[in-house]
Amino acid sequence: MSSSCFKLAIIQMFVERTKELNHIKVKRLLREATGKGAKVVVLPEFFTCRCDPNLFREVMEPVPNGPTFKLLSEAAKENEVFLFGGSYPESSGKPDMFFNTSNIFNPRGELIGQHRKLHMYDVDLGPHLHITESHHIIPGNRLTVVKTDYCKIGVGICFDIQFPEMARIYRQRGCDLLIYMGAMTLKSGPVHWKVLSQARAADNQVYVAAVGPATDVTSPYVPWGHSSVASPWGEIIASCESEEAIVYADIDFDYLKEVRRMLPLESQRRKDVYKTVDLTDGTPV
Ligand SMILES: O=C(O)CCC(=O)C(=O)O
Repeated sequence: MSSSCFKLAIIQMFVERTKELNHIKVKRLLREATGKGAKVVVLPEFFTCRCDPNLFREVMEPVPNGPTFKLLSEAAKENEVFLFGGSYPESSGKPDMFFNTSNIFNPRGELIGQHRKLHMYDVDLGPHLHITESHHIIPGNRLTVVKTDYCKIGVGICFDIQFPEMARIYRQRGCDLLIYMGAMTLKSGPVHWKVLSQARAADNQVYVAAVGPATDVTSPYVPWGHSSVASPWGEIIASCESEEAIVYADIDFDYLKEVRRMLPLESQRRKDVYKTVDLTDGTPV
């Protein structure tokens, strides 16, 4: 593999009943992925317990001192890999409220990024899908760009993928890959998950990885699974269905440059007519 390419692994993990079992599984799957040459590995949203607000309160833990943080840091170091540690409930100091947080580690096991889900899933999708995340989750308030040895990577969690401004700003900040960890519902997942990944990829001419937990029909909230990687041309280049799987994709910067050369969207933007601004630092990017 040339140096303008690296292997990405996304882990669509079936989430077990206890945090301990999930920790054991993460170690095993990470060893498998890095054994096959993955240099950047991504875990899914909510991998420490099944998607259930009652369980979230039980398993939430502090960052950086909690057991999951420690596990991820040690596993990144042991396997010498950039690890996008899915997400898990981070305690906020208030008994019933938490952040949905992704911690990101370099191959030395050091924290190099942290994304707290920005957009709350407060929706009414029908009788059994009335969800009000803002009752138990506190939103983050900033965008997250992580520098790795290979490229800059923009991070989002689940519903964040619905908001194209985030992806646009990530591209403007020089990201070549966007990673969304998300457990979509069985209603929106089949229609939105791949389409939005492909749209974010094609709009911004970046690779997009969309990484969910495997489908568990016994869970109170059934995640859609169907993790995938889209190319800067907007094609799905690797994917799985509902079961536990590790999906590999080559992130090829020569191809990315070629797409941007063929279709020079950046130079054709009407920056005199519109712009996207990150308000967290007020600087147009
Ligand atoms: O878009 C969906 O189907 C699910 C979104 C969600 O659960 C979330 O944002 O955490």
